Amino acid sequence: MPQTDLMAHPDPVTEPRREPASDTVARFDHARLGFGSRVLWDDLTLRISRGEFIAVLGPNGSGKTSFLRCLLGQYALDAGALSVTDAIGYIPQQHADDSDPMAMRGRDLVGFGVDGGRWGVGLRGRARRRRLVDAALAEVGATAYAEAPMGLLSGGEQQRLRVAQALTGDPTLLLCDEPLSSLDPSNQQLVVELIDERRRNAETAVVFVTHEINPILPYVDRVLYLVGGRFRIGTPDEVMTTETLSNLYGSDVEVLRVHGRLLVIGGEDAHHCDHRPEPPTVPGHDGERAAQQ
Ligand SMILES: Nc1ncnc2c1ncn2[C@@H]1O[C@H](COP(=O)(O)OP(=O)(O)OP(=O)(O)O)[C@@H](O)[C@H]1O
Repeated sequence: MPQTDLMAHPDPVTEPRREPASDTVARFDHARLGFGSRVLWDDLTLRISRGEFIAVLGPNGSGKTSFLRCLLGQYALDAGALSVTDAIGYIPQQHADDSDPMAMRGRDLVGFGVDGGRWGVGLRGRARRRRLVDAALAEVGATAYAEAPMGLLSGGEQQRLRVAQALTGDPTLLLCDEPLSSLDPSNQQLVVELIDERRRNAETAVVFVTHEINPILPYVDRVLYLVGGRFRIGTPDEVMTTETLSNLYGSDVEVLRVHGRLLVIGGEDAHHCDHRPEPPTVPGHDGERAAQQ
């Protein structure tokens, strides 16, 4: 869903407070979120600064997308506070939709980032839309295939356009929900470099949900690792260790570094580059945490 839509229909209950202009683009204070008796995280305190690259990791169902939804104002915290900039760009999880991929051109998709696909924006609105779309297309190097139907573009080209869509609002915070899934390694690399370029050029903070840390490892400042109601926050060197992950999962997890890549053996599912087939039991939540900031 385009970011403009999310902001245009705020739920008065769930809308987070807006962060005043500063180096901080989002701040969670002693935050808790859960559904029914299930706690996704509790007592989460985290400040996200401009230009920071934060990876959100964890097994299926641990709350990664819910974390983004809180930042988008779609989910209200159960306790604690959240303040966040209103200049948010959002690359949603890729899934099939009802639109005809041969009828929608690349520039149409990017344009949804500007106006959510509203009709009747008027001549001046159309000129502004075209300007913003052209700038976003140029920023991601997608101008050459902007007129082509989405259905004729490769996965990497389509993902480039989704990044462009998220950039049309000139965000200070870019939320990415598994933008590398279904891309081959070279296209993964291209998309990550694109996002990192935006971060360096505009100091846009990046919150990047992923099952696979290796493609983004060189860029990540901090990791938020969610497991079964517990979490760790810290640099990759602090969080991605045998000791920390074993502690977090409550079972044996081994982290190896092989040629600059992380190999995680154990853990609940394959959210890294490799794992052993038999998953250990994930304990219930107990609010344990460390290296909080
Ligand atoms: N609106 C909701 N109402 C009830 N339960 C919800 C809601 N949103 C999420 N959940 C539950 O919260 C848990 C976390 O979901 P979430 O989608 O955030 O996990 P995730 O880590 O992103 O998972 P995945 O890796 O599979 O995408 C899941 O068990 C999910 O069913």
